Amino acid sequence: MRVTFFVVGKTKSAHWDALAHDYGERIRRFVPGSIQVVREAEPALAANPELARAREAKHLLAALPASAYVVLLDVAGEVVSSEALAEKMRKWRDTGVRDLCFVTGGHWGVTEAVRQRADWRWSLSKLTFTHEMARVLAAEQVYRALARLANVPYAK
Ligand SMILES: C[S@@+](CC[C@H](N)C(=O)[O-])C[C@H]1O[C@@H](n2cnc3c(N)ncnc32)[C@H](O)[C@@H]1O
Repeated sequence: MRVTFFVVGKTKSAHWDALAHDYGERIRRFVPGSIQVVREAEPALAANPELARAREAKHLLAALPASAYVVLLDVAGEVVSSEALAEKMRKWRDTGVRDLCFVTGGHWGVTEAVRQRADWRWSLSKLTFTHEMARVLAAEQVYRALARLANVPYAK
């Protein structure tokens, strides 16, 4: 099972970028994994978040492989424990999911069309994080789940 994180725009903070890459490396100890950056809306669209979201959604939807199982990071999604996430990943792996894609929205979030494309909507908490933080938190939890499934201790 390949794991890909789809994100909107490059991570601008060097700290969050370093963490995202660290967890990416750790994830690759267990499965092939990568980060796919899709184009973020031009700064000129900041005054029109709806249009900005729509632009970014177009890029996201075009980038997602047709056969991928899509997990959307969404505040309004389902909150689960780390153990329950690991069980979900076990089920996806054992039922033949080949392309597992985690999608984090951009600064303005995502459109309804992106929500519709998701097979599961995952909420990290009822709190809203920046997209740069949400990417890292999701990657850490995915790494934690993979370590659990491989029955190896969580490497600090
Ligand atoms: C700043 S948030 C977008 C906020 C936007 N106003 C909204 O309502 O979606 C950017 C992205 O980070 C992710 N995100 C932020 N907090 C999250 C949470 N608690 N659970 C899951 N994803 C979260 C989502 O993918 C979201 O699209």
